Amino acid sequence: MSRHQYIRNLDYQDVLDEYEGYSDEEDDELSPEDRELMTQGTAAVQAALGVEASKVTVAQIEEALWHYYYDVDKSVAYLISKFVNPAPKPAKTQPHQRTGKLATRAFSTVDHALLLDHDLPTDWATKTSNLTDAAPPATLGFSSSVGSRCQASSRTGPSLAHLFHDMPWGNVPAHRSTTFVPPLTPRGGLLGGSGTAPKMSKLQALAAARKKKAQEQSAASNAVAEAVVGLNELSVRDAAGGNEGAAAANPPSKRFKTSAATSLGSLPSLLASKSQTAAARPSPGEAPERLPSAPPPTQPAPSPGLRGTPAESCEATATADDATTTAPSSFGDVLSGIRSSARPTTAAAESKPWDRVEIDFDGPLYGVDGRGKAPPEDDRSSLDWFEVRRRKRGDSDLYEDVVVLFPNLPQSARDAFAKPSPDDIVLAAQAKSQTKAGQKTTPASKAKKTAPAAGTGDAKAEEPKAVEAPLPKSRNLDVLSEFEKHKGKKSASFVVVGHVDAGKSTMMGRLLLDLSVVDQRTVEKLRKEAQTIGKSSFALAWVLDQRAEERTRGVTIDIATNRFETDKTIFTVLDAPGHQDFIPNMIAGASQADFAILVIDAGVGAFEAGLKGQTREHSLLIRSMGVSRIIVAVNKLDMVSWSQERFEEIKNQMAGFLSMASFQAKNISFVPVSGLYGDNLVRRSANPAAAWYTGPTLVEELESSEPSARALTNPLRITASEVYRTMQSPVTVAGRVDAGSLQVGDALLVQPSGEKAYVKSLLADDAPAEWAVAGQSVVLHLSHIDPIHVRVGDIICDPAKPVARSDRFTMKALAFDFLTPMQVDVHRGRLHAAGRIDAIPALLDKVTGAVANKKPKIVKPGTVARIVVQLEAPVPLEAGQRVVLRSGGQTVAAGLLE
Ligand SMILES: Nc1nc2c(ncn2[C@@H]2O[C@H](COP(=O)(O)OP(=O)(O)OP(=O)(O)O)[C@@H](O)[C@H]2O)c(=O)[nH]1
Repeated sequence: MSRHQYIRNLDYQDVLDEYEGYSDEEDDELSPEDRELMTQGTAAVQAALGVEASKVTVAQIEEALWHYYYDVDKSVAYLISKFVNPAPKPAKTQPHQRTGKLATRAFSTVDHALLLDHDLPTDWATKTSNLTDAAPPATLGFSSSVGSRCQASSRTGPSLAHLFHDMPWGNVPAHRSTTFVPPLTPRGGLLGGSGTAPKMSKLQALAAARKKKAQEQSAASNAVAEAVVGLNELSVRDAAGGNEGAAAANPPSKRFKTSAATSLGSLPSLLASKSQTAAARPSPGEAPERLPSAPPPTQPAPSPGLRGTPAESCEATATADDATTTAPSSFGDVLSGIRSSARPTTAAAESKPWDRVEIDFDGPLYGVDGRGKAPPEDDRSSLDWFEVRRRKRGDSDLYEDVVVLFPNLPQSARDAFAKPSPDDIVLAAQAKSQTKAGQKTTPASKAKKTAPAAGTGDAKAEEPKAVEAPLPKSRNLDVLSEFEKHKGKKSASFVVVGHVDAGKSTMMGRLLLDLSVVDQRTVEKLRKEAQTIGKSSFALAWVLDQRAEERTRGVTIDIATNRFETDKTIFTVLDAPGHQDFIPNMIAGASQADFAILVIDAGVGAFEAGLKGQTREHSLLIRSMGVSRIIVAVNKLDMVSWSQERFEEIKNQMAGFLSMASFQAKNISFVPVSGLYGDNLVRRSANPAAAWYTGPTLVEELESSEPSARALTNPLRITASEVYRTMQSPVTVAGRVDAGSLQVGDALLVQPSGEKAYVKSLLADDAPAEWAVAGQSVVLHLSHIDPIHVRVGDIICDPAKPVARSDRFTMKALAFDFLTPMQVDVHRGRLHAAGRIDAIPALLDKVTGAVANKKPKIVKPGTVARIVVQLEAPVPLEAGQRVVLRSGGQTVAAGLLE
């Protein structure tokens, strides 16, 4: 048993009493619970394989079970396809279709086998095998592992399209678009672990590898300019078409590091710098005479160049006339703005003129004009039009930035964008008349005059500069009195927590079905889809688990938000992941919740395992984060024949544990349920075996729960939980109003960027509204701010009373583990920041808070201490906020900022 597991399994009282007897074994990577599941799973897989079991080793079985979270069916299917009856490999054909295995670092071994075990062209395989430091194939420009797989499959036999069935690609005709999408990565960073981590689970290792890759890409972003400079090298094929030697002579490694976007310069400026650099240093592939921003009149029109498929674009070859110099690819042309007039095109190219190219970046694009403004005048010659679009990735909650380039835009289109739009004209006229009348001063304009306010220090609160559109109009409402008058339903949000596979998502899916938030047809459709991958029992869970990764793996990875109404209340459901690797996402959900449903699997052994695992950790975490009301749903009672005895046993043990975790008895309720069948969720169970329970249903318990007191009169605070682009605004922010109120037209300050924005329109609890107050979930359509200044985890606040940024704070922390000066990750909602415990000024009395011991060297689990945390960068933090500290993928402390 590892040191951390040992600690987590102890009672705090015992820890205090028996600290001396602490042992430090580290030999077994698996917890006893995992070991038992592994042993049972291995036996089940061997039984299922029968005589074929001899073809696979125990290690291979365990690897598969680990990957599939002990799902025997999936493991068997994988082992059969991989080891028992492996699919034959297609024969090699043409030189450019030589085969090789795509071995992308970001995927686990099993992922490779499952997803990538197709023969791929060698140029792809070799060039993608080291994605972190390799460039894309010369003719394909940007890429990513998923994109690689997708594109590669189009050139070889096996189709991988099914892997992307839930991803809309923007309706770009296949022959016209080149879209490269990075692999799905869970939002918000999965792991803590800035310290010297103990052994990591394989899932943690996978996530860490992804994180590392992103960091490497980020570090490489400085190479963007260089990459752009080298764009001409993107196509180095000579007149013979596809000169592999030339490609090899120009290894693409330095040309491919543009996907990390943290310091990507503005595209126009990059292009400009590209032109300058190129002019100063012509390469064999870019003759200086091609550099002028517009082609000489004698030259023919620009080549249609890059066309639909990568294969086609690969064939944008130079003629013999051009053989002495290596022509840039069309892709290079687009980015560099070089009109390679000397380069003729193929017939196919002419028959398929392209009108746009999409480039996906692995993260937000900094410095690129997100509003799709035309580049400055001096750049227009090199690039007619580009636009950055943020779009939802498939059914997931992920968003991606796409740069869409529109070269050769017709003059009419250019003219259209050169003038103010009809909307702009109307809005400008309105603003003008308003100013002339001098009658109204919007709160926005008031705030403009007052910012920056006292205490901001670092808050810039500058005048909006990117767009000169008029400020949104405000009705100058007294929001609090509007709220008083408003006789609407109260809003409340609750988080659903519990050990992995306790049945949280299934229960919420069933609840939404029984409340008619989702219809039966949808569930039937999900059931059929789930059946196809042998997971029909997860159909209800799929109502909430919408990401492909969640569905194939059968685990929730990120918070799923949903909404339903009862007669009195509008509820926001936050379905949290149960697996320990995704605790940071669970923290993000819990930070938005008024109360919690703790789901417990009543199955034999399952409850006991959960009590040592996330039943325990989640309970402690939600309490430390300020949630005081908890409804314990004792689930899967159908599996124990609705045994009242089992229910009482669980109830007694949990009541004791929860009161030890500082939940008051009056705030704890227990409901026996079957999430799968809907017993006692919305309707009382009709099962005669369940007749012994006559108490409230789960929904009745929810309705009788009072949301936590709203800080209506406090300064405005909204934590951004999602940032994306919509028709209404390129900067749309979803989040919860933690404190205060706001209305349309208000000026807001975004921290830590310190940039100002205005509320163009808003949704409160999913309905269009003029105002919103603390406790409501909002979607804000912002204006006068660039998307680069708003990120998930940011705090949106009142410019007059802003939250300050700080890189150091003192907190009163309940230790979950031993604390010493050590590296920690700080989690507050969606905000994750790296830091270290810098000092431990005092141990505190748990009840009175008085100093019990000054400057302790170590803080034991279960004790309360005052600690000082130094962060690597300033983040918006203030007294009264609750934060969680994690280290090495484990929660080590949680508490309140002083
Ligand atoms: N028999 C029975 N099975 C259930 C019940 N609730 C859930 N299950 C099954 O338990 C398994 C796990 O359910 P999920 O809803 O995915 O569990 P979860 O807690 O959301 O899982 P994570 O979010 O990944 O931690 C699925 O196979 C469900 O069909 C129940 O009330 N009775």
